[in-house]
Amino acid sequence: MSVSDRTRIDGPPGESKDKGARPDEEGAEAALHVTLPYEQARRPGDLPTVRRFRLSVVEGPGAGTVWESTADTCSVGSHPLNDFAVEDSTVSRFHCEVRIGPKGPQVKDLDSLNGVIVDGVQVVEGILRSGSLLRLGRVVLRFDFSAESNRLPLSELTRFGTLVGTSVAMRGCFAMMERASARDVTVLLEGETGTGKSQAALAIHQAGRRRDAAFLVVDCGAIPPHILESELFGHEKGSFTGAVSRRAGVFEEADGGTVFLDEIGELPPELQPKLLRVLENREIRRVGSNTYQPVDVRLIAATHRDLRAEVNAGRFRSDLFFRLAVLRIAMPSLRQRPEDLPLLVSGILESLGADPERTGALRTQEFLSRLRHAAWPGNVRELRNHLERCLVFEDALPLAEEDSRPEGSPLEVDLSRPYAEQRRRVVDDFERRYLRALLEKHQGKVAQAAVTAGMDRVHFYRLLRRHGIKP
Ligand SMILES: Nc1ncnc2c1ncn2[C@@H]1O[C@H](COP(=O)(O)OP(=O)(O)OP(=O)(O)O)[C@@H](O)[C@H]1O
Repeated sequence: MSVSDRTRIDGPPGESKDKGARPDEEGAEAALHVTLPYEQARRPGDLPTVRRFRLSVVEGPGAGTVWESTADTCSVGSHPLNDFAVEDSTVSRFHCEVRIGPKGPQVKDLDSLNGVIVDGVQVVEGILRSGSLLRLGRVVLRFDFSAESNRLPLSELTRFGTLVGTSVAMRGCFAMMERASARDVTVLLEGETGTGKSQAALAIHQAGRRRDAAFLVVDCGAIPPHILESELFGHEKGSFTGAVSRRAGVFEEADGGTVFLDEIGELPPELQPKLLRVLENREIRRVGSNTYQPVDVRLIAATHRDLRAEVNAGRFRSDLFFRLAVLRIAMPSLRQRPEDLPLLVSGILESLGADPERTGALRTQEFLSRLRHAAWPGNVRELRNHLERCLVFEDALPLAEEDSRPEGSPLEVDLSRPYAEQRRRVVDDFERRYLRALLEKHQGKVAQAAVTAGMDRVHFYRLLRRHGIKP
């Protein structure tokens, strides 16, 4: 186990330290009218509101029940943890989510068994209008806007730990992170790769009462299952081949502090009840021991998956999800907050020690505008990697530069550039192409791809992250 998979960070905090159904323009416009576009809600003093909406059961069990929104989203399903719990066996535990976004009201199927049918059309993601009918199994819901609006809870902050952002999406997260820091609750951070989940976890720890104790990280996706149990809970001497001495797990080691479980969606089924026990009883049992011992830790978990869909598919225990999701924070993708780009770019350039005099090309409106229109599947990490490459060449490199060279074409040798720079560029280019092709071959299955590459999974994951590639 290498140090970076189990990172100890002690001490006080540093300061800076859609496949759509029928789109309905009237409905979308009406929602947007009161949902301040992100651009206009930049200033910390702004209080954006979002149009309130109602979901009424018009057919099936519970007909006549009406639910009214208090925020901009509503999850619907048969599990009590949903905003709107609809008890029926044909409704999945977490069936769908209705959200008022910048494009108006939308519904997203959470990989439910019976799907979501909007006005007669099955959708994965679909736009709604006032009066839309949503069929979830036997139950039919009607979506309607109310006359009133809900105020979105936004933080006054535009920075939390190392994370920055002035967008509504990011300040909404900061508001949740402030709440998470003020109390000792378990937090579930959700979001695509590179959206700042790890940094958010650290910032929550550093802003809370446990800040002077340890912050330990375990990446559940990068550690083989048989080692993971001992990593989390420790083991007794002789409990398995190779257990030459007694060892404490992270829950013991982080006593008084925080354990951050990254990629919790990869936690093997056999370990899920053991983690549940930690959350319910605050006690652990070392591998090979017969006795439980109490632990005093705060748990923060993160995942790039939608755990609700994992629960629906039976891969993740619903009771564990219930315990983990006491406070859920959805970290927005870069695509959802392009207005944060200038701030992110200047912050990243500064953190990389860029000399403003030699990096004028990376601060022009034209360059920023190109970045705003890029897809950024690897989010801020990918942005950072790109800026790092631009810094090496002191130039605003084209975005898909690494993909523009046709496969098999001869490598360009530029004798005006230093050897180390060019070598790195070629190696980076090779690594990205190799990883993408290998993942495609294995349909995104990291474990299989790592075997083919002859690499251990931890190293493979690290490479993927370095290049901002999502499995
Ligand atoms: N809002 C933000 N402001 C500044 N930097 C950010 C922000 N979001 C992410 N970053 C930077 O992007 C990089 C990736 O962040 P982080 O590792 O926290 O992402 P992640 O969501 O945990 O990714 P993964 O799921 O792949 O582990 C880090 O360098 C981090 O500092």
